[in-house]
Amino acid sequence: MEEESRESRNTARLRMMELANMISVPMSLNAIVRLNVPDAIWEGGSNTPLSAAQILARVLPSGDPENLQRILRMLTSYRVFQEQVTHSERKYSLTEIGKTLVTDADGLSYGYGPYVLQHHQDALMGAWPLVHEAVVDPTCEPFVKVHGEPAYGYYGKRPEMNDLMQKAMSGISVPVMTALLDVYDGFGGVQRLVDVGGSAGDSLRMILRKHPHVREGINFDLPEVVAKAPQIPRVTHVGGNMLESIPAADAIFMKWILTTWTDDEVKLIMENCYKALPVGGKMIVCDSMLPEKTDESHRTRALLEADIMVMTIYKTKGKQRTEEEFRRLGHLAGFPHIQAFYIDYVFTILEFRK
Ligand SMILES: C[S@@+](CC[C@H](N)C(=O)[O-])C[C@H]1O[C@@H](n2cnc3c(N)ncnc32)[C@H](O)[C@@H]1O
Repeated sequence: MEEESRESRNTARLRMMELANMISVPMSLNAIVRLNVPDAIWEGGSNTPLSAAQILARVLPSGDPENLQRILRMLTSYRVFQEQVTHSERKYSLTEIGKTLVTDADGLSYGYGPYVLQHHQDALMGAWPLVHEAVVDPTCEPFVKVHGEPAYGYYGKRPEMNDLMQKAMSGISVPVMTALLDVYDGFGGVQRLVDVGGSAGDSLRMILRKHPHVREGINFDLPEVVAKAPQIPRVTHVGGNMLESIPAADAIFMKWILTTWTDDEVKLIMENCYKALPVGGKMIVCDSMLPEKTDESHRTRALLEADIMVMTIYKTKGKQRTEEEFRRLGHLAGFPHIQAFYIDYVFTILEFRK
């Protein structure tokens, strides 16, 4: 008994040490993306195991291989890299997790690298020491406390942040949309489709390519965002504010939008969608559904971690929601029919029909 409780106290201290040092994980991910390590190992698909010195030779004119190896070893323990040790030399290749950071692996996307970089820009990092302030004063986001204005407005005034945000969204959206379009077939009969908060328009581009009967796609986002969006056949970019009004369409697609808004704002956005749709028209929400149960799974952790990010950077009372919470808001906005499609570990489709 004594032995057992000594062991559990030991484990507890070890686990707390791991948690307290956790910042090394995302910051090291940030470092390897900045140094272009995943692309250097991948090199057109070879993924040959390389020593830190060999990787360094591919990415920098000079540098410290020992320090790079320290980063690679630590991330190997999180299965970003696979390590081979021969004659005391360590070599690294990319695991499936590491491969998500490769740029343009399938000729379609930027990979998850820009997403890692987007999260760790100075402006966002500055808000993180103030997470507790979201508890003390939920009327103001930690990001706003530091920078004096909301995150999207702040990005909009800085072209390099705006550009990185678009690349980060594309990097996530392209693989998710590929998975979604494989299994979800809810665009039948739609001729005019609006993507609310569509960023650079990647989701629309992919939906329209798969569904030639959709005659017109409207990529609706903030004016400064659509101003930088590329031309896409059959897609019109329209600048505006989803809290004010949404262009009329047969169906509305909305991916990864509602988590950054409060319940009242989500209801308002849904009401604006309702007004923009004909009877029988669909609002197709693609977002994360928070599980009811709190457990230690990767999915639950990824969603709960993203929830704190929303609270810190975007809206103190914006949040990840359960399917039930989304359904309740949809009913309040006037949608009588709601159907769920679980398509991916992170994203679910909720179809609200008017
Ligand atoms: C998390 S991103 C999602 C982008 C895209 N739907 C995707 O899944 O990759 C949220 C998007 O909402 C846009 N947005 C933020 N506030 C908005 C507003 N008031 N009206 C319209 N778009 C807005 C942002 O510019 C951004 O492109």
